[in-house]
Amino acid sequence: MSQFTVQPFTPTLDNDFIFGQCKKFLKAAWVPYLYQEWSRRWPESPFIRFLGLFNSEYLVINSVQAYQEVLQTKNSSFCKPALTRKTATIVIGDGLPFAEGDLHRHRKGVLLMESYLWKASLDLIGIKALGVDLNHVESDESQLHTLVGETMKQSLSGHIIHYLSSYLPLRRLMPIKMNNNFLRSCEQIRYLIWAHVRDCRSQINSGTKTEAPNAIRLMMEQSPLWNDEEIVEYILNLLILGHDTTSCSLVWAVSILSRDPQHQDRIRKEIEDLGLDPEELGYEQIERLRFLDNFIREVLRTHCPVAYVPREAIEDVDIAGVRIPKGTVIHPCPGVINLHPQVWGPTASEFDPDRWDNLQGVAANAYAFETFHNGPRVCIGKQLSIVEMKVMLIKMVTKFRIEAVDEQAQIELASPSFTLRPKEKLCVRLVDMM
Ligand code: HEM
Repeated sequence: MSQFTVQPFTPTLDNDFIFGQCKKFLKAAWVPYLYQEWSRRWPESPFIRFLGLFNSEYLVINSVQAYQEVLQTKNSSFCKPALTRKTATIVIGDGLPFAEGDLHRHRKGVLLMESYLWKASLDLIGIKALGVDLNHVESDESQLHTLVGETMKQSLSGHIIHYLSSYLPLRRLMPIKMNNNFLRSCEQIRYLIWAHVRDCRSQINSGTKTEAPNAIRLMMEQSPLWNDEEIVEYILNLLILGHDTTSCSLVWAVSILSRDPQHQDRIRKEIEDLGLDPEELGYEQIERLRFLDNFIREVLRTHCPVAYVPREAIEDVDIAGVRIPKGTVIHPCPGVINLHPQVWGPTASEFDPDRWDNLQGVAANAYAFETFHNGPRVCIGKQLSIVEMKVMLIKMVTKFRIEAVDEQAQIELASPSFTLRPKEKLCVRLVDMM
């Protein structure tokens, strides 16, 4: 851990002795809101420096240039921090997000081929990744859905233990009910995936063909060097990283539609004007829906479900004119850049889908919209989740008028949470238009 090492002109917060900013993190509704507050205070600085537990030093990225250098041009000077790996892999799987160098390039290549299949198809994640219908939509009894919920939705003490687990294996050292349940859910999710991996392996061995391609089969066929254990971890990556993020984004999209019906009208009109049949839409037709695309981008810009994905400098490196010493942990936080007034102008925090028709200046830079990150580590499910959201919204707005149950009600956030989500279930009224 490096201390007081970054150049002194980088803005530094008033840090508590020992705990740094940790108490504020525990109180914040959503950590990126704190970062956004700091970003508005020092809009010009490429980084904002703060201290965490035991005075460990962190930098929040606060400019498009710094974001681009960390994620792309100087990406090889960074890796995922070992402490993050320790706590994250148990939930999301030890696969692509933590592979580095050639291994990352090779394996991402194989998975990207699969994502083109996803893009071309309109099936949802469970069907394509596992080759089975997980029945998420029609049933509340999907075992996988329940288990994923148990690992992702944790209490405040669960979050604290999770964070401290990067220093000590507290889940195992403290066999209390909460920890036992958490570990059991993580194991059971892997167990369910294992069953599909074994099935797929025996189908391949016996020469049985499957109707539709799926990620497990593709990995086995394309890359014989992957063993089954590794495949389980990669599939877990796809499930966990794809499931919660996309569903949270959809919730915000529906909430915005319910509170501002003009957006629904515009989506319906666009489908009608283009003479499209909502029941017969393929990928190409969906791509022609310009307003829908703008609307979804704006939801993802203003309500990015991911808080931050840390990086650690593996060597001394200059980023946006600031010398970053080896060992410094950087927090790229999409919510900071997505809402930065110097990038998006004075209306940065307003919801305006039409801004996407006329991006000016820095906002037109690909690194101004960081919801899925960019560069070699760009989200592998970006296209899939956008298509998924479009399909769901088309289905909803063409069948129903979506009405808010209480337009004025403030939506309280689940806090703390790994993803940006409401605390309570979102309630809207669906009025059948048929
Ligand atoms: C709204 C939906 C989503 C958001 C906001 C999102 C966001 C992100 C972000 C910010 C990263 C970059 C992490 C980094 O810099 O290391 C990422 C990586 C990743 N995402 Fe997503 N994601 C979404 C949906 C999905 C879906 C649907 C899948 C799977 C089908 C998925 C699988 C992955 C994987 C495997 C990585 C690791 C990529 C790598 O390290 O090369 N994500 N995601």
